[in-house]
Amino acid sequence: MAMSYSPYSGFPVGAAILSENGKVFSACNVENAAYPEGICAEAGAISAMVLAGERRIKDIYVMGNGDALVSPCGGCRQRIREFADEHTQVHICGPEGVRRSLNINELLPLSFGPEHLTPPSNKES
Ligand SMILES: O=c1ccn([C@H]2C[C@H](O)[C@@H](CO)O2)c(=O)[nH]1
Ligand SMILES: [Zn+2]
Repeated sequence: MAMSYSPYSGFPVGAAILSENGKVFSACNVENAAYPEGICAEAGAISAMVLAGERRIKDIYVMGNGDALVSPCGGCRQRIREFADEHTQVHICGPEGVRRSLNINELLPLSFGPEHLTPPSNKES
């Protein structure tokens, strides 16, 4: 969160993933003068995880400032869903620590995921 580039919103966010293999991948939101091109902290952390060859999120921590819960946006809920399973926990944090923890069904009910696509699955590529 301290490294966030968020001059337009003034809303720094940090995300950290603990993968199934015990590695940590972190990222921050990176905004852009062309506003829609900004990327969320969660998206960056997922990209780093995939780049390292990991495919499963054990825990993801999302942190922002202020009193409101910094809950992942709709797009990031779907991105997290792709690499989540029934054990995945999504932790919504403030600077003081975890405020709320959710599983993927709470975060994104009735979701569409890789298993809905007909075989052969493309989830290995
Ligand atoms: O869970 C969230 C919510 C918001 N943002 C970013 C997007 C944008 O840069 C800023 C304000 O929406 O916060 C994230 O990175 N993750
Ligand atoms: Zn997002």
